[in-house]
Amino acid sequence: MPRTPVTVTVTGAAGQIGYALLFRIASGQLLGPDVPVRLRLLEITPALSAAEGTAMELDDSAFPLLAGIDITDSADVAFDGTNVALLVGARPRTKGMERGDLLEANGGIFKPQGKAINDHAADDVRVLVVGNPANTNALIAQAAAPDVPAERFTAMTRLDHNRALSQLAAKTGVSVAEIRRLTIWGNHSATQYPDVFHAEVAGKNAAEAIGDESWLADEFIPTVAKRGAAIIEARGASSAASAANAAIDHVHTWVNGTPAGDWTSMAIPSDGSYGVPEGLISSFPVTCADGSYTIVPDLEINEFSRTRIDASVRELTEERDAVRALGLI
Ligand SMILES: NC(=O)C1=CN([C@@H]2O[C@H](COP(=O)(O)OP(=O)(O)OC[C@H]3O[C@@H](n4cnc5c(N)ncnc54)[C@H](O)[C@@H]3O)[C@@H](O)[C@H]2O)C=CC1
Ligand SMILES: O=C([O-])CC(=O)C(=O)O
Repeated sequence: MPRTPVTVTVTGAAGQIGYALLFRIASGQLLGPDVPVRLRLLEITPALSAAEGTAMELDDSAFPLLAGIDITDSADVAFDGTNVALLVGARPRTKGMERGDLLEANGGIFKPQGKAINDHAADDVRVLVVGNPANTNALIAQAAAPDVPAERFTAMTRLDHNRALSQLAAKTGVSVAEIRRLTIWGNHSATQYPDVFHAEVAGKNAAEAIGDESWLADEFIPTVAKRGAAIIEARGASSAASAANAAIDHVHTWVNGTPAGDWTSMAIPSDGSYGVPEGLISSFPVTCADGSYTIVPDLEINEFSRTRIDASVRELTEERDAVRALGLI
């Protein structure tokens, strides 16, 4: 018997990440090659026509797994019965805008979307926030959805994780497939901390294989943390296909599990582990199985790592305090 389609909502569907994401979802790469999907595209009213154009192209691709497409500018309609919600659309920072202005503008998007998820989504809804500032936008949406288990709200640090894999592979001359147990801690921002101290490169401890703490501090960490800005500088636009790819990876891993002996990075509501205040949406090393994630327990955190995790968590705390002061959570 054919499976019931899974409803996947994508916000900001007419944007550049949306364009790189939707075709991959429709082809089965998000949930699996045997899972039909129904797409719900949410856009602001002036972008509905562009979303219609993308939907025409999705039709023209004749994806066997695509069970239907709805396009709307209503969050209540977009999240009705949704199983997977990818919150990509966000207000970008524009000239003269302070961080507080950005948080306030995004609060106007993520608070109502969180409420619409609360009121209309399916019981098993899983939410990934991609739109920046992703961790704090996820916190705003989660706070507006008290009836949804908090752990269903996550933010994306998988792009940072993939960037770190790629940099480490290049440095050590191995394939990314031979690297395991990398971690991104903290915020999806320049304060994030890519941690190799528990990672393995072709079965050897990564930090020992590199043997050069100054490369870690002066090259690796800043390259990964500032990669988003470097792409903007080079491309004249922010990462799109790699961000879409990471969103696919994030949800696919969450639903289908991490490989044995490996873990991934997801920004999730903290349970207080590793000194991260409970409730902050911070990136952790996690394993996934049976559609749930678990923070990897009992890792030893050295002084080098502690300072950097604390700095990123401090930034998250400041962002949380700022949105609290604005009445957004
Ligand atoms: N977490 C991560 O690793 C990454 C996050 N990003 C962030 O993803 C976001 C999207 O990036 P792009 O697709 O390149 O931007 P974009 O500007 O091309 O597209 C954003 C789309 O969102 C739509 N939108 C705005 N407000 C909306 C609302 N209330 N409801 C529904 N749609 C709305 C806009 O009309 C636009 O079509 C940005 O915030 C960007 O900074 C980008 C790369 C990586
Ligand atoms: O920096 C940006 O605006 C886009 C982004 O989040 C990234 O590429 O990591």
